[in-house]
Amino acid sequence: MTSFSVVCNNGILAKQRNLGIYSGELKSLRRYSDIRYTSFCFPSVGFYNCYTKPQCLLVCNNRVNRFLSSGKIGVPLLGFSVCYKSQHGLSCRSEIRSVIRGNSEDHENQLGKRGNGNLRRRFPLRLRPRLRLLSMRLRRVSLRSVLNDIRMFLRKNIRRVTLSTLISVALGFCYLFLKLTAMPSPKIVPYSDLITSLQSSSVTKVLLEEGSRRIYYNTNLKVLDTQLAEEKSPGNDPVENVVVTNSVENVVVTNSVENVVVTNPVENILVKDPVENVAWQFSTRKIDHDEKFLLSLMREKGITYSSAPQSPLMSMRSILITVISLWIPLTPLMWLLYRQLSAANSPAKRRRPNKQMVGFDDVEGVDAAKVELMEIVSCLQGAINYQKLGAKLPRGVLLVGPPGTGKTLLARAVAGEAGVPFFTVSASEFVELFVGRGAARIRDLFSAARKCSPAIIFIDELDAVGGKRGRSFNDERDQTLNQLLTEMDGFESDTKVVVIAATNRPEALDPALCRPGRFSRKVLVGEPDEEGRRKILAVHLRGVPLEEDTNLICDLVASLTPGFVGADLANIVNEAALLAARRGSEAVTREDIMEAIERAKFGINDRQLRPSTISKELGKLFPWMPSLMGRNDTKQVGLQGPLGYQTLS
Ligand SMILES: Nc1ncnc2c1ncn2[C@@H]1O[C@H](COP(=O)(O)OP(=O)(O)OP(=O)(O)O)[C@@H](O)[C@H]1O
Repeated sequence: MTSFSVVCNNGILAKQRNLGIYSGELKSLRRYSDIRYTSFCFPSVGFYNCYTKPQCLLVCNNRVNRFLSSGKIGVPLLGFSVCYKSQHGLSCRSEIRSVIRGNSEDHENQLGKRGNGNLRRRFPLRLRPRLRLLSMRLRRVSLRSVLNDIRMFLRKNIRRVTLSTLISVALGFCYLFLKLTAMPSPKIVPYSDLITSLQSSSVTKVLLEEGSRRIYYNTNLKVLDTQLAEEKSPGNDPVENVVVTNSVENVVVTNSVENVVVTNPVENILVKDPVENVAWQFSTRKIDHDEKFLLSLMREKGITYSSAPQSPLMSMRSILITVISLWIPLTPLMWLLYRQLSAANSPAKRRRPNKQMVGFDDVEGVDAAKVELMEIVSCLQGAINYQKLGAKLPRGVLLVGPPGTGKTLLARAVAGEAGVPFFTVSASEFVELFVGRGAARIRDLFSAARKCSPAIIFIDELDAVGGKRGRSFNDERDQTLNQLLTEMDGFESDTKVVVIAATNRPEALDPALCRPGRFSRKVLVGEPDEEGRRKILAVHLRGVPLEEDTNLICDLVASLTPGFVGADLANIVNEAALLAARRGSEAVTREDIMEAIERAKFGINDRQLRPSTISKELGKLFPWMPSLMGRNDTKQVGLQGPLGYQTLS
């Protein structure tokens, strides 16, 4: 009988209406430990829990039953039966009795019928939306789209699919081979057992395996396989079933030398030699320096003994097993190594000439830096004949400046204007787990650039790898830096490869990097002035529909954003466009721009301007203000006086 839950309504409603509790039923239930029963106050958690149990009997009064059948409950009744005590005295005892008798299946059918016969209702509530979603998706799925998806997947992952198929096929073959060549292994016994058997003349044949210390032997004592014994007579002690037969009297040997078929008159069991297709009963390991004694004993007892190499099949089997058992733990390690060392992972391979071209027109507010870099572009294009005067192309240009001032953008503009392959890499990508990998990547990068010469290599955040050497115990980083230094020295004078690097912390760089011949040209990319900001804003407002004149907006924003860099201004324009889109507007208004500036300055949730923020902003606008504000702040905070003395108040 299956376990069955009974939920009984004996709650407030029943008490209030004095309708009585089904104490009789509950008492009878208590006698059966298999039945779980609980009571509930309708509607309650206990009642709703009933939905999650497919086998649940709800015992309730007539009023509750009417309420449930009216459908007001809001959730469909699923998988439980409602039986009630009606005015005509119908009891649910019969329901419970049928359950107790084990008619659970019939009962379930009844439950199904009473619950409107809807099979879907058998699922728990929390599963239903998921099932509905799944069925909707399944309905939408067509065979053609599935085939298309599979084809796309195969096309995308052809290498992986081929590799995994090959591995699976190889493993399948291995399994098949092992299965087909499997032989019943002989029982491994101690060496002393062999000697005892020899002395008692019960050994019939011995085989000494060449190249190993294994000895196989058969005896005329018929030791049945425990399993076999159990199969033959289940429940009996296998030891008692061991039939000992005398080889001379009871065993019929059909072919004693080549095809030893020992027929036991009682059991009719065939025993075969592994080397000559015979299974051996026992195997043991030879003990060193005991061969003489063993051989003399065998000769003395007149026992047939021979030596043979391991069969090629068995050698292959053991090799295969060794290889597989070795490779299983090694595979994850090899995979990790492959990922680390794979050439496909190297930045040199991944970097390709950037398709999204940026020109010098897209970079504004950093005119001095632009002029410097334009000169390099002219050199790369051959517009300036620097070689005529014996000059060399600068090997490295270091862009230095605060974050967001457009260093990366400038480098991209150089690539776009020069029209040469551009290899961009972040210096942190050279930081590797294995010593020497970072250096190898640098080597790969430079050799790839040399092959596509003239080319530009851009290394972003150079300080990640170009920090001063000997300051830490990170050997890998020092090696990577050494390689970078070597590569920059190694350019031939006619190799047109220019390395542009960007950093926010030039002071942290190793001096060797900045010496003439390497990053000899330092270009400062500083914060733009008002005119610069205006130009940058004009660049970013190019594709943005504005309600007012662009120049007017640019002037306004530029005057309100001192200290802002290019990235900040790009962000303001983007925020304003997003705000306008949120309103559903077709164009960006002045209000959107002002709100975007406010957000950029004070943060999105900081609508209540704090005095410190206001004073900071006012200080930027009116330089003479901070001293004034500082005095006020001091009074408020009461920590330090204007001359630096600490006040006690
Ligand atoms: N001078 C500029 N002219 C036009 N846009 C700019 C300028 N400076 C920055 N920007 C905008 O800011 C974005 C970020 O700039 P970029 O990545 O070049 O800054 P960065 O100086 O390299 O910063 P970091 O030092 O943090 O890497 C650019 O994609 C661009 O949209």
